[in-house]
Amino acid sequence: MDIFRGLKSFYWQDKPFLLGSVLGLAAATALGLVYPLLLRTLIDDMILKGKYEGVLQLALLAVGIVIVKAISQFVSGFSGSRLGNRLAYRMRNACYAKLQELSFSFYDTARTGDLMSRLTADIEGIRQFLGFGLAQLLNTVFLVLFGFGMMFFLDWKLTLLIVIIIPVLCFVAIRFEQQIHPVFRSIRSAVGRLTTSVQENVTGVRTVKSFAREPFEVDKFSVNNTEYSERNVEIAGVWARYFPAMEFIANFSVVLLTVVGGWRVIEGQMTLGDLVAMSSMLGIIVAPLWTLGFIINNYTMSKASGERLLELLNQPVAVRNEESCLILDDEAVKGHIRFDDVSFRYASREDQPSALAGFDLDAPQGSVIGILGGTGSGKSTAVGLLLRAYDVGEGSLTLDGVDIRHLELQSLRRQISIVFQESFLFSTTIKENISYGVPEATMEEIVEAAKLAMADDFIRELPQGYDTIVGERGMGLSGGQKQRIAIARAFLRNPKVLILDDSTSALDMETEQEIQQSLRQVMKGRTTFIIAHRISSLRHADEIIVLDRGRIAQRGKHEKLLRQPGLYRETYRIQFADRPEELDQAPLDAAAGAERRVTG
Ligand SMILES: Nc1ncnc2c1ncn2[C@@H]1O[C@H](COP(=O)(O)OP(=O)(O)OP(=O)(O)O)[C@@H](O)[C@H]1O
Repeated sequence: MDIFRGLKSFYWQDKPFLLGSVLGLAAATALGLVYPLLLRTLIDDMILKGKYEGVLQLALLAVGIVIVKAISQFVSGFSGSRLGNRLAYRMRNACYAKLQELSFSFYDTARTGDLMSRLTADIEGIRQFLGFGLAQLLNTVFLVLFGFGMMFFLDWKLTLLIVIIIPVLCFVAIRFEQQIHPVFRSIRSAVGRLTTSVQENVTGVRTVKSFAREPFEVDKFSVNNTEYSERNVEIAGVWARYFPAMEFIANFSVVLLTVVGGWRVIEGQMTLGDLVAMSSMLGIIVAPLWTLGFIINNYTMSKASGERLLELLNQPVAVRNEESCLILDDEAVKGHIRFDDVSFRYASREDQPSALAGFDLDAPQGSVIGILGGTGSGKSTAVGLLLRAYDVGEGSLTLDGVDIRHLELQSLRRQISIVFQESFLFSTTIKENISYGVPEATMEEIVEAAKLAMADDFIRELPQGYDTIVGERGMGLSGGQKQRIAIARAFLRNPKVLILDDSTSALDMETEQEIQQSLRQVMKGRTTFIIAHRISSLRHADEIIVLDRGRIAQRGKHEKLLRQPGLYRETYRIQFADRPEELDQAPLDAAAGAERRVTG
């Protein structure tokens, strides 16, 4: 029940519906139990005595009961479905909001398919139980209490004999629950894995096909599918044992009633009407007892679902706002960034060397910082820290002199636009993709941003121009076209700090140079970080940082770095093999060379 206590905030505010669903069903059940009493009156007081004048009133009473019972059932059904839908609506919103709140570190290990199944199948499980199953469960309890209470009133000795089956039935049902619960948990996880493999396969379909790995993917899916199917067979086995056991015990009580009751009628210890009434009551009680398994099944499933939902909802958020965080005034922000002896290690790589160590950088307002380095040298990590994708491990990172951990996350991220290595596009129009960060932007502003990102020409050539809907993640566009749309999206935001994380890699040199020109125009007085593998992308930077395995190996302007032996000069030599003149004009700075040794 802890699980349902944990989920209380989602359904407790709908107490009236919860009550309506439970009490409506209880009223309908109680009214159902009146029939056997009417039958008893009909037999004992009318038929056996030959007095038929009250039959009409009895029939009218029965009709009245039918009507009230129908109304009670309607109230129960209506309230149950309202409760279920409202609570599922709230849970979906809460889970989605939680997914927005969770930090980058959560997504480093999260599996999309698993999250999808939590937001769909698991919420559905809870909706089914709290909307319908709970009322059914309580109804069964009421039925047993009221029903046996009435039977007790008719013939307490016979009732005591029959009531013995209840603990036996409960024992079987509880055993069933214990067996079925772990299987249900594994079924839910198997569904998550199945969804994940479908989702990954669709996302990576190009890789799969180009490597001709379809058979491998089919096998991989089969393994998950087999597991899912085996778990279902396991469940079917539990069911198959449960039903006959329940049926045997329940029918045994009917046999007992018929034999002992019949004997008591013959002996004159009870009337025929009492026996008929008790027999029909037992039928009413036993019917839902058979379905106790379904109800428990429903309960168990929703308990497993509830556990998975609570696990998501209670996920700790790694990066969050401090209690008294500072909300930035957008107009007043200058964009002066400082890294002071910053070190950082990913939580999932505790045993590995730091991704960034002793990183110092002063980027005054309006400066352009270039970051160069081999793959995995920590470039994206450095700018990720600036976004507070992760909090720095040691040292500090400030914006306009304030440690970014003291700033409200939203207002910090509002000042920064980043174009990631992989340009993600939403499956909507190009126009909406560009204006994602500024939904209120006018068409003129959108076109202006696209022009600056050298995207306007190709967009106009598309059949629907800016209204062209791009496929999922930008399918249907070339890598360079996607990058230009992502750059336009960042430009439109007019940020105080712009980060281009290797985001011009798919562009030809000429287009890149044109975008660099736009950059100078857009980012006048604003701070820009350019991460690139190409020297041509960052040669005009005010300071270039050369990273090597998380540490700063070299720093300075292009001309200075060219004169130093090291990674930068080496990279230049490889990239401009056809233009060695500049290297010749930049003789080695012997002192600097002696000071700095680049390791790789
Ligand atoms: N989310 C993550 N979780 C764990 N380790 C990570 C994560 N992201 C990066 N790393 C590791 O941190 C180190 C630095 O990675 P980073 O992405 O900053 O390199 P990079 O210089 O941007 O590389 P590239 O040029 O290939 O993009 C690498 O060893 C990488 O494997």
